[in-house]
Amino acid sequence: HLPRVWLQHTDRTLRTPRSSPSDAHGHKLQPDENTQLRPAQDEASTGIAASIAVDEEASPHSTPKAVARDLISISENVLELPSFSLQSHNSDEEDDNLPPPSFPAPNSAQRASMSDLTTPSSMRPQSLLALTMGPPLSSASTLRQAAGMASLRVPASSSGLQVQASRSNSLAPQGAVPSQVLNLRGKVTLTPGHSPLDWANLQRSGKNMSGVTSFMRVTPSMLKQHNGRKGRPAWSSWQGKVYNITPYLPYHPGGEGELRRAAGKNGEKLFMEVHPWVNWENMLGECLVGIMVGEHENRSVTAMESKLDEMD
Ligand code: HEM
Repeated sequence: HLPRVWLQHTDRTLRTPRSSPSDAHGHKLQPDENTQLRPAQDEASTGIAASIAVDEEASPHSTPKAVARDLISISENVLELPSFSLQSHNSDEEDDNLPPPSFPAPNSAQRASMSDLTTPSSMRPQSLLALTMGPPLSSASTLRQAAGMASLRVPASSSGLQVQASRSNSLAPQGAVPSQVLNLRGKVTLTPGHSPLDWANLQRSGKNMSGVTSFMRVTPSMLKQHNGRKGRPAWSSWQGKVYNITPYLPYHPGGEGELRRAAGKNGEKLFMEVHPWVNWENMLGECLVGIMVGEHENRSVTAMESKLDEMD
C-alpha cells in the first residue's frame, strides 16, 4: 500500500512535466520543486488528475502513465477548437422554396432500373438487356439442386428398350427454340418455363420426347444426318445409345449453342469435359431414340423383334 499524497498546487503540477527532460516521451512525470506533500483530506480540492500524477511519483517502478499530460493536451485542444453556429443556415422561408429532395436518389439502383425500362432496347447496354429480358437469376446452387434432383431420380426404365416399345405416338416438340442470353455472370439465362425443374417435370410426365414412334437402330450416317440443322432433329449418342437432344435445347443450363455442338455425333467427350457429374441417361431418358449399330444394320428393333416373334 502506497501512502496517499496530494499536491498543493494542482495547476502547476499538471503543467510542469511538459518542460521536464522526460517530457519528450511523455512517460514519466517529474516532481515540481514547488510541490509539497499534503494530507488526504484535501482530495476534494485537488482532483483526480493531480492524484494520478503524484502516484506516479511515489512509485517510480510502476507502469508509466501519461494521463495528466493527456488531460492537459485535451483541455488545450478543446480551447483551440473553432466554434461554429447553426445560425448560418437558410431561414425557414428559404427552405420552403427549395425543391423537394429527389426520390429515388439520382444515383440510386432504383432509378437506374427505371430508366433501363424506359430506354429503348437498342440503346441499352448488353448486360442490362440481359437482366431485363431474362427471368429472375437462378443461383448456381439452385441449378445444381434441380439438376441433382433429376440425376438422382430412378430411371423410368432400367433397360430403356421396353419404354420405347410402349411409347405413345406423340412426337417431341421440334419447333423453333427461343434464343438465350447471358446474364451478368456470363451464365446462360434460361427462358421462363425452361428451368431444370421444368425439364425434370417434363421428364417425369412420361411424355415421349424421342421424336420417333419406335425404338431405332441408328447407323453412324443416320446419326450424322440428325445434326439439328435445316429443321432436322438433333441426335447425339452416349455410350452406344442415341438421344434426341432437340427438346432439351432450351432447357440446357449451358446454352443451346453448347449443346448443339454434340448434335449429329457422339457427345460423350464434350459432355465429360464440361460436367462429368451430370447424369445424361437420367436427364434424357424420355429422349432415347435407339441404339447405335453398324452402318448396314439399320433395321428397327421392333421390326426385328416381330420377325423373331414370327419365327417362334
Ligand atoms: C446432351 C446432354 C447434356 C446434358 C443432359 C447436359 C446437362 C447440363 C446440366 C444439368 C448443366 C448444369 C450443370 C451444373 O450446373 O452443375 C449443364 C451445364 C453446362 N453444359 Fe451441359 N449437358 C449436356 C451436354 C452438353 C454438351 C455436349 C456441352 C458442351 C459441348 C455442354 C456444356 C455445358 C456448359 C458449358 C454448361 C455450363 C456450366 C456452367 O455454367 O458452369 N453440355 N449441362
